[in-house]
Amino acid sequence: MQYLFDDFEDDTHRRTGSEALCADAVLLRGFASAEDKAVLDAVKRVVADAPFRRMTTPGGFRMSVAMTNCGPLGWVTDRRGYRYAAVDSDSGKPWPAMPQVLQSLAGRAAEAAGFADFVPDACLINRYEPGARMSLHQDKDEQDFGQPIVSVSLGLPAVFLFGGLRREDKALRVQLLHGDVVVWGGTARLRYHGIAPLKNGSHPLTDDCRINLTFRKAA
Ligand SMILES: O=C(O)CCC(=O)C(=O)O
Ligand SMILES: [Fe+2]
Repeated sequence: MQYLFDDFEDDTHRRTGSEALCADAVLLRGFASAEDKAVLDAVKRVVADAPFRRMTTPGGFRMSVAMTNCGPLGWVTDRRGYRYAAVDSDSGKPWPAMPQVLQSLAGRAAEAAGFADFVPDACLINRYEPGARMSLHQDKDEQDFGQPIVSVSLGLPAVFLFGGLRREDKALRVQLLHGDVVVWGGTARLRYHGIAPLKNGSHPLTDDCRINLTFRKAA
């Protein structure tokens, strides 16, 4: 894996370039910046058909992150467990199709990170308001761990926790900014990760929230 610190002189200049977080995990700084408005417009269209909702964990807790999905499969959680479903139980309809601009962004990011031919069938859209968080977890509801995860950050910054293969492994804390994309696969595919509680703020394109798109090949 290459280390390309193009504009990575200090914290205020890290707009582009890529950083290896560990073997098989790459942070692509600003990879989605040039298409941010098109991506957020696509998210708006999805949300018009499948509004954000706060789901319940199998243990009965309401998640602080509001979620929706697009693509053939959507990640869901309720008292019955975590799983992928083709139908949005709120509407009784299939999830909205994955907009081409999203599918294309995910494929190009995966390629840039060294994972060729990534064709996601699920895009989970997470909306974090200040205080919302996602505790350390593994993405393991997919059938083939040979396929990477592509995670796009838009709007307010967040601290990404990137741990090891065991929950107790120490986690890196990485600041994710608008336009950043993280890709992990291969030997990193089952690393624990999460998001620290979002800080207050305001962003010109997303107001007071952070939008994350997590692309996966689920089936
Ligand atoms: O919001 C993020 O950056 C991470 C989201 C995530 O890990 C997930 O949805 O499984
Ligand atoms: Fe995750």
